Amino acid sequence: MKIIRQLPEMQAYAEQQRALGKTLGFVPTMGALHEGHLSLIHRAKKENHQVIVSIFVNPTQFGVNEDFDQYPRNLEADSALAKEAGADVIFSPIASDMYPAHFSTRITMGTIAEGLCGKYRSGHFDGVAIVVNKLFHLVNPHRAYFGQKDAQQVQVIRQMVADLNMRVEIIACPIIREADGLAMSSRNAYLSEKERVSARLLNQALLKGCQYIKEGHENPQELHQMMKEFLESDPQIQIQYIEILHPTTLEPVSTLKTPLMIALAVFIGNTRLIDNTIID
Ligand SMILES: Nc1ncnc2c1ncn2[C@@H]1O[C@H](COP(=O)(O)OP(=O)(O)OP(=O)(O)O)[C@@H](O)[C@H]1O
Ligand SMILES: CC(C)(CO)[C@@H](O)C(=O)[O-]
Ligand code: BAL
Repeated sequence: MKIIRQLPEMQAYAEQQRALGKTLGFVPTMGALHEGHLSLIHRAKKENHQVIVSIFVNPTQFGVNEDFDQYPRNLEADSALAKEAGADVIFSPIASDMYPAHFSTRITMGTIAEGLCGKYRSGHFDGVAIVVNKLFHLVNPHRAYFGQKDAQQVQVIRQMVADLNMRVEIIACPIIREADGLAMSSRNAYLSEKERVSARLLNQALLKGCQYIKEGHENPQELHQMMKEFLESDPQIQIQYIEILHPTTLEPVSTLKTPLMIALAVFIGNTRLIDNTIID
């Protein structure tokens, strides 16, 4: 497995592989790899000749009061995990190469980025869009793999790719969970033991929501209220949002007619966690 840090080297490698007729699968990450990331690498390995995993904690997608400085970084451990999962290249660019002085281009994502996390993390998806756009230009993949855990991110990237006629196939992969149902996330490492116990309620709330819909209830407000009361039963949990939406347009629904997505974001202490489920 190769580790590439220089931007021109990444572009030359991709060009060379393409000239040899190889297909390139790309898994963008911010590192601190866990089974969720590895599932994307495994899938990319099955569907492509070469798998490139980027590790870059992107400053432009963090708000001023967010955890950019604290975000876990361990290139050595990540490289070992990625290699074992089948990565051919780790691309770990340097921030000042990605964003040199006088970097000036911005992307504004519009409606798709306005609700859900976008409402509470102002500018977040514009930052995701600019970095993913740059990474796509550097890696030039045939396919790129994203986790459904970040459901709005998947739709934001699909929108950007469609709007800008980018020639890359976007593949959304299922959420990988811990044994007790908590969605794997690098930020789970911030939780204390007690907070980690509370974090189980996120998935439990989603399961209750699914059950409620399957029982034939029709009112989204009642579903919202039921889930809110369930989560608020734990004083450690502060709800940021619970939304019931169409899974691809992300528009709120007026009845519980499938397909639906229930998405939520909460704080447990200082840790912000998100989760969602789709009911087909
Ligand atoms: N549990 C998971 N199952 C499937 N994919 C996941 C999971 N967790 C993260 N991913 C995906 O891995 C990719 C890289 O995500 P990232 O590096 O931000 O990890 P993360 O664990 O989501 O971190 P964070 O805690 O910052 O949200 C994204 O496409 C993300 O959706
Ligand atoms: C897609 C991504 C790597 C862009 O920085 C990030 O938002 C993430 O890890 O989901
Ligand atoms: N996994 C999404 C990256 C972020 O929360 O900034």
